[in-house]
Amino acid sequence: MNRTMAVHNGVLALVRQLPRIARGLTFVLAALLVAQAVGSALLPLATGRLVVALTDTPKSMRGVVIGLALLAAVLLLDMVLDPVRTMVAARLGTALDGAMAQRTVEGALRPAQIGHLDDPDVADRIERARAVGLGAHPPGQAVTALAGLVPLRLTGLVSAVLLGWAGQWWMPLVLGAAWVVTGRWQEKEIERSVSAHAGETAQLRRAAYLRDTATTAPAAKELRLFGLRSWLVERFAVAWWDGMVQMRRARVSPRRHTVAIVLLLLAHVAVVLPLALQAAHGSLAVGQLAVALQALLGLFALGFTGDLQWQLHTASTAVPAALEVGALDTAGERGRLATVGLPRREIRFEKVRFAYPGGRGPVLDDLDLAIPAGSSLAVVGDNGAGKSTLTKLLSGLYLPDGGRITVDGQDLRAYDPDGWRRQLAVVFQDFVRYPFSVRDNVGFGHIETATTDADLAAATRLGGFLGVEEELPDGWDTPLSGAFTDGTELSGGQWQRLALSRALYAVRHGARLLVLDEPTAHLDIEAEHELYARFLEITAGLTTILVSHRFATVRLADRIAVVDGGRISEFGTHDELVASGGRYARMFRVQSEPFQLHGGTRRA
Ligand SMILES: Nc1ncnc2c1ncn2[C@@H]1O[C@H](COP(=O)(O)OP(=O)(O)OP(=O)(O)O)[C@@H](O)[C@H]1O
Repeated sequence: MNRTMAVHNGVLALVRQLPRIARGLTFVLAALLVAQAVGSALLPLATGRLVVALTDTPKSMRGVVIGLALLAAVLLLDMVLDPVRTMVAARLGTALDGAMAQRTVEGALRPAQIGHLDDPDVADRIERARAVGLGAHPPGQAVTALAGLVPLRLTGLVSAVLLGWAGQWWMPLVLGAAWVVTGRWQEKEIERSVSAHAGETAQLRRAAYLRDTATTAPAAKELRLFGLRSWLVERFAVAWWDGMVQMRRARVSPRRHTVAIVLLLLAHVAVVLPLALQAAHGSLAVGQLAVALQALLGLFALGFTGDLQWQLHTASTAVPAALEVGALDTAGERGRLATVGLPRREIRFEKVRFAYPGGRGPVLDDLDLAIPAGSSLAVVGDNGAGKSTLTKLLSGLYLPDGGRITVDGQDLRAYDPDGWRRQLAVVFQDFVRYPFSVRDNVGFGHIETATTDADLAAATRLGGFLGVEEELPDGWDTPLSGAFTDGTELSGGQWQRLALSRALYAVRHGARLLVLDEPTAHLDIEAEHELYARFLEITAGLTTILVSHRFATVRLADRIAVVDGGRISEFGTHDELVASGGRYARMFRVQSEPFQLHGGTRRA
């Protein structure tokens, strides 16, 4: 799609969306715009009428009064309509902002998988649709600009007609053409600039990321401790200016500006001179001259209308982007089979192959693995071996590129993904710390059920969080973020217990497959020990997959799988794997060795 089309698509998409989003308001706005155009048509006529009345001999008082009354009425109409139009446009703009934001959120969340979020094209579109970052032009601004532009353009058209009527028929053609041509040149500049802006989203995204890193809490500690402040400010400035330079390059050359001014000047001379001559010779009445001169001023509105045009084109680019994001994956991979009670027999990975979109080759390659329902499996392996990837595939967040995952003999793709996720209770390695209440943080495990304190207590007891809420200012309802009044921050270990409680809350409400990715990474020795003690209680009746580097945790599982080279290289119980003397046995030995003191010194 070429640049002009892309920019105009934004405006067209905007105009099409408005009646769909708020039919009544759009109608009111359109009516106001027409009323203002009528007002602008009447203004030169009223002026002409007044001038005629004033210059008539003998002077007609009645004519003067009518002319003045007409003029006052037109000006009053404009004074009343203008703020109303601004208010209606702002309301409509807010409605559009809300609708586009909702489309974006729905679209980004709709795909059953998450691979689209790794796609730079989609990321760019989402960024444009969000209309945040450093450009900050929400689509609502385009409505305000449109509401300012339409009356101007209509005024220009009406003025052209009036000039033809009061002066000569060819006059509006000459002046109109000059304004339209020079306005078009300016518009092209805007289009180039807007498209440079859109093309720069990667650069601006980087600048926005750097700004957010500097101004939000998560990185605040490291930025100071590592002395990264100047580095960050410098990087931000570079990214920001790189983006801006691209946009400035899009500006039209000064030569073209000069040509435009000369062209306009010539056109005005070509029109004003004959008007002046006609008036001097008496072939143009003074009233007509007044109308013609005012119409001449009104014709300016056909040309470049500055900020309004810029704002319209810039802000409207978010609309098609939001619609595209909103339409993501409507026909995506969604099975229909029911999932209640799964897995009953077995989960199986059959020759599963998977590479991340844009990643460097396969992470899993012909991986085979069988997990009997009701058993626990620990997955171990080096950093980056693919353990978390395995859990993401099992959760259906990515689909295998080759092979398949089956649940009770059926391909996972055949099951309803939302239903399958209700069977899952997962604690990811990078679990989310929701800045909401404790109640919400646990209740998100099964959002469909209203939380009761007893239910929360049962899940948090198993998760090791129960008791922490008693110390919080508002108990279960305390917001977990220092950024809120009466909010508080938890420690890393407390957050991990809360994440585990969330998963166990899901289990209380029917989840049958528990996936724990490094569930003890943040826990103190005692908390970890308590978790081991509860492991059987926690996993009773469930199929459990446990990813961990901690062998004290790993050995609690019924079976252990070692991931290496994209496959399962060893499989068995802890005792079997230690006895086989393979990779697992070596890893286990390395982890236990530092603690085996010999003669008061550690073994090398
Ligand atoms: N979203 C992603 N896009 C591209 N590559 C990814 C993505 N997530 C992970 N990877 C890559 O996939 C490989 C496996 O990652 P994975 O997180 O599954 O490893 P892991 O075994 O869980 O590691 P660790 O023990 O460090 O947690 C790594 O090389 C990683 O760089």
